[in-house]
Amino acid sequence: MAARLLFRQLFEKESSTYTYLLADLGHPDKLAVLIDPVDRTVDRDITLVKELGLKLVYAMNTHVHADHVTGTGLIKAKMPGVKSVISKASKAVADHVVEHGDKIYFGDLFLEVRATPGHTVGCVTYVTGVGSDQPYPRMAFTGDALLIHGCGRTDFQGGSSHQLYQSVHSQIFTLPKDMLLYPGHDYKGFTVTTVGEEIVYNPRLTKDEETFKDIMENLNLAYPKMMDVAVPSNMVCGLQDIISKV
Ligand SMILES: N[C@@H](CCC(=O)N[C@@H](CSS)C(=O)NCC(=O)O)C(=O)O
Ligand SMILES: [Fe+2]
Repeated sequence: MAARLLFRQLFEKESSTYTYLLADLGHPDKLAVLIDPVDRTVDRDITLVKELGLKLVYAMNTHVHADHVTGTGLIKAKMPGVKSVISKASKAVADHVVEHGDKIYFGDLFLEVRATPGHTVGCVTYVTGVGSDQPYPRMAFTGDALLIHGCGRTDFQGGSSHQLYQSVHSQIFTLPKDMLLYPGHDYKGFTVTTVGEEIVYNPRLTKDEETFKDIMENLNLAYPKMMDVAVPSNMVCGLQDIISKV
């Protein structure tokens, strides 16, 4: 049967995090992946997966999050057989570590990994359908590398404004202009953007690199409240929380 994409955008309001569910409805087992699940909303996500009759194969992270604990460890505990995913460059522990150019298959569909470091050293963007004729909307899941009319901060976890600028310009702004971009967070009420929209309207990344660096050095953001708990937990994909929460 031909691949048919199911797509859901889910929101966790305390950390303003987006989680994405994708599945191949054309596959007999309706194989599915979750991108960036949050520990607090794992039960909601699992219920949805079951209600839709999907078989979750991968629980994926775009990076080691600093503001919330990933749901990937809890999902593994509650749904045996699901594999956690994170980038090799993050140096975090997962069942499956990915590098630039890798493809994560679920049924006949796949997500291609693009290394987009700069917010953190191990950030990746997951891109659907590049280089294929798969008849579904072209989408990229940028994590915190690119936010809608914004971008991730670069002041911790190996962050680098130079690297982020290069990543966005070489790996995201080179994607087709009509490709839909789905970020890891939104703090302003946006849900989706496009490559073409960000190339024209992103208030940080449309500037030259020196101006961008200056903007990033003067964001004056407080450190995320959960950072000291979240980062060590997310280095093992949330697994250390399992015993207390299941
Ligand atoms: N206030 C929040 C943290 C907000 C924050 O720092 N967000 C990050 C993404 S989560 S690592 C970010 O990069 N923001 C960029 C921006 O321009 O807002 C908390 O305490 O958790
Ligand atoms: Fe982040």
